[in-house]
Amino acid sequence: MLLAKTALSPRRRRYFLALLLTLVLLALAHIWLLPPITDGRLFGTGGLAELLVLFIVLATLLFTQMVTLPRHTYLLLTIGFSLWVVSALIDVMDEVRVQPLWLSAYGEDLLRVIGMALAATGFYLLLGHTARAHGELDRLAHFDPLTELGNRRYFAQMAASMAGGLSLLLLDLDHFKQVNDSLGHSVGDEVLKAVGQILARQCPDGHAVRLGGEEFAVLLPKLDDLALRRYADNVRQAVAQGMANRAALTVSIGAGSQVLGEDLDTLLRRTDRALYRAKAQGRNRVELAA
Ligand SMILES: Nc1nc2c(ncn2[C@@H]2O[C@H](COP(=O)(O)OP(=O)(O)OP(=O)(O)O)[C@@H](O)[C@H]2O)c(=O)[nH]1
Repeated sequence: MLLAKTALSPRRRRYFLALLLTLVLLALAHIWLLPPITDGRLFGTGGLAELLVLFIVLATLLFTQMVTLPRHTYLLLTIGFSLWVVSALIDVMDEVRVQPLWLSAYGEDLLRVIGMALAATGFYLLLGHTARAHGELDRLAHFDPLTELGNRRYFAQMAASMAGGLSLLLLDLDHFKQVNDSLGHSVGDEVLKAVGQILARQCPDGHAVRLGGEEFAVLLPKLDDLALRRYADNVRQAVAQGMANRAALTVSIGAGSQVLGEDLDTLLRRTDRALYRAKAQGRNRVELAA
């Protein structure tokens, strides 16, 4: 996971300052040890472009120090940009001092090529981490971690994407509080997971989601009342049979189909009233939305 940090850690600050000191010493060594170029070109177009490259690479290195990255990515980027920044400084000094050929022609190029290759590899790894972090955030935003079914947001997205009308089952486990109270919360969690698996298995043609707590829903392509009642009753029986040996749990279901021009909220309200009737009339039953 990538995390933005607000400040440099002391260790990274020390590293960055040490690098700056190295750059200053390198520049001073040029000034002390090497003869000047009589027609210095530092402030020509080429020299200014090289100065700009130096500052851009230095700034990129600084930004790299300000975020939390996986260790290998951090090391590749830091070493890569550090070599690159040293080569950029040598390139700048080349405009004002006569450098030996091994430095101006070979040393500088070698440092830059190795630095760029390491930084590019680090950047490639960074793209992979970012894509994975994005996928993980997307999963957390749309799926319930306990049952691994979709959540409310996923439910709304799926409903919006289903053209041609839809049918809806709203399911609420019966007396689930007693499961928690008598067998414990962790058994309650296992029961919710098991119900999630039954729904996913039982409704391959629909989208089963956990709306929250012990409430589930299934979105289906639109069915007529007879088919919808049969479908919902099969789901109810599958839960009752699947849970017969575990907490003897049953489920009450409200089922409804969109009428022409009806929005999702209205269908939800109608179906929720049907679920309420199923509860009021004794639970472990299906009621169709009026
Ligand atoms: N184990 C577990 N329990 C949960 C979770 N979310 C909600 N609950 C429990 O679900 C129970 C819901 O209880 P109620 O709303 O009274 O419903 P009920 O006991 O199923 O009764 P009826 O719906 O009237 O049949 C509460 O005890 C909540 O603590 C969860 O993620 N895990």
